[in-house]
Amino acid sequence: VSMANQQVAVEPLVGGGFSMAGVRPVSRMAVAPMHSVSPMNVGRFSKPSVTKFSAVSRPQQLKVNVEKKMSVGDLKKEELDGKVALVRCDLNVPLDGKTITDDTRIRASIPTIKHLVESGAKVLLTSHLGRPKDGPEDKFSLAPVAARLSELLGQDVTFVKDCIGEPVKEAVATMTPGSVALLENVRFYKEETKNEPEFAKKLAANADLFVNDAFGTAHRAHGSTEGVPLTSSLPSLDSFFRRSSTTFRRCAEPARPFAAIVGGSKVSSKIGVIESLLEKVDKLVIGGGMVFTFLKARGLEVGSSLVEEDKLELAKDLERIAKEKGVELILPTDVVLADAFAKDANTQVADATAIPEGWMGLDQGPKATEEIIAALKDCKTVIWNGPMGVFEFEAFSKGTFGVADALADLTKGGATTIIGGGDSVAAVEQAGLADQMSHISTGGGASLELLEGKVLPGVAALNAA
Ligand SMILES: Nc1ncnc2c1ncn2[C@@H]1O[C@H](COP(=O)(O)OP(=O)(O)O)[C@@H](O)[C@H]1O
Ligand SMILES: O=C(OP(=O)(O)O)[C@H](O)COP(=O)(O)O
Repeated sequence: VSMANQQVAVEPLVGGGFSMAGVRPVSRMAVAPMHSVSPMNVGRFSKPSVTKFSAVSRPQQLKVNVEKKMSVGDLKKEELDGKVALVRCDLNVPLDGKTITDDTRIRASIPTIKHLVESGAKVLLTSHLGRPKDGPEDKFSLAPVAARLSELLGQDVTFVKDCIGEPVKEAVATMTPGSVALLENVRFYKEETKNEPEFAKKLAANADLFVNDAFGTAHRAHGSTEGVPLTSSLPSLDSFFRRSSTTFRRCAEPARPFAAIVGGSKVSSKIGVIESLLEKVDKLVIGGGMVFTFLKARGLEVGSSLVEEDKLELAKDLERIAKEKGVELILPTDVVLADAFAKDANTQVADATAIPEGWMGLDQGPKATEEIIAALKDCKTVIWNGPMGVFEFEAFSKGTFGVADALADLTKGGATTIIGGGDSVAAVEQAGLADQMSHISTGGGASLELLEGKVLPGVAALNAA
């Protein structure tokens, strides 16, 4: 497999990272309360005296009556009854073909949707799934999510085959109070990621209010996260950002030693966060696809492993900065190699300094897992984003599940453990350990950026609205 092929295989992510046959069975599918998901923070803000979202007087009412960054949970039935609520969810779940392999993000969206349903709103859900490159692609369709939503809500969920235009208008015309419709993948339009104002207006066209429930996508300045609240005149509310922000603010003064584990495959979007993590942490563990950019930056051969060539200099700098700051930067000393990106690939364990040509690293080796567990042992706070390997294939899952076990033990011992990210959460769910972590967040990149101290565009836009 050439490097180019490898990048194609990994980077066009489905559900934040994966789409293939043969994933482990989903261990839990029941609706469980999410630690990180607090759909409403009723009571913190005073109630608006008037909140009628009539088309005519919307902008004035927004300015006068809706407090900045108000939560949808602050709104009462009489304020929502019959209103069309456009809700940006993060329903970017991992799929195996059309089968959802982890429904955490869907479950996380249920409280907000239920609140709206019970308040008599007409609920229009919008989300992305994966990273479609060029228009609609069946493998990125949100249709399977509509079916799962329907099961979890115990009511029909209409699936609308577009996210803007006539199909949405027609669907809204037939909706009754308390009904729910899911719009097709918003990233089927490139205008979404380009954040084109005209597109955001089209998204907002049929709604009376906008709710951002998509914490996992709050770090993206896209049409459905930033564009709608900034460019449409819809009242724009959050659902649980304040609660999530509080959790990550706790990391501003963490109990020490404080460790961060950064792995996964979104190397280019996450490696940048490491510099500011080095300001905060005592130990930094590099895992997953992130490893090989660092190894290559050290001048080592990495075969056909995932590498971001244009981040090699950055990786070198990060190693230097870690040294200067006295941060222990931990890279795996051995790796599990495969001769193809496949669950039945031939495998071998090799020293990280001796990766042969034509082989790719898809997991850390057993020695590395032991060393990482030993390094984490005395930590009082650990934040983890990004699996340590391609855990969806059993042959490359041991590093991820080994670290998950270690974090569960640390939690038992009184440490604070925070897991963020669609696939990282899927991994601890599959390990059956999600309820043994202190905090589970649906956002990976978003939580890292929060930790960095950044204001997320999806949150800032609500503040500005
Ligand atoms: N060495 C590796 N090479 C390629 N992909 C990897 C490697 N290690 C982990 N991955 C993949 O990374 C994906 C998750 O990455 P990412 O989206 O960054 O995490 P999260 O969704 O938790 O934020 C998983 O689907 C996993 O298969
Ligand atoms: O899966 C997501 O982020 P995560 O992998 O950082 O948790 C979000 O749905 C955002 O997706 P994106 O990174 O394709 O913008």
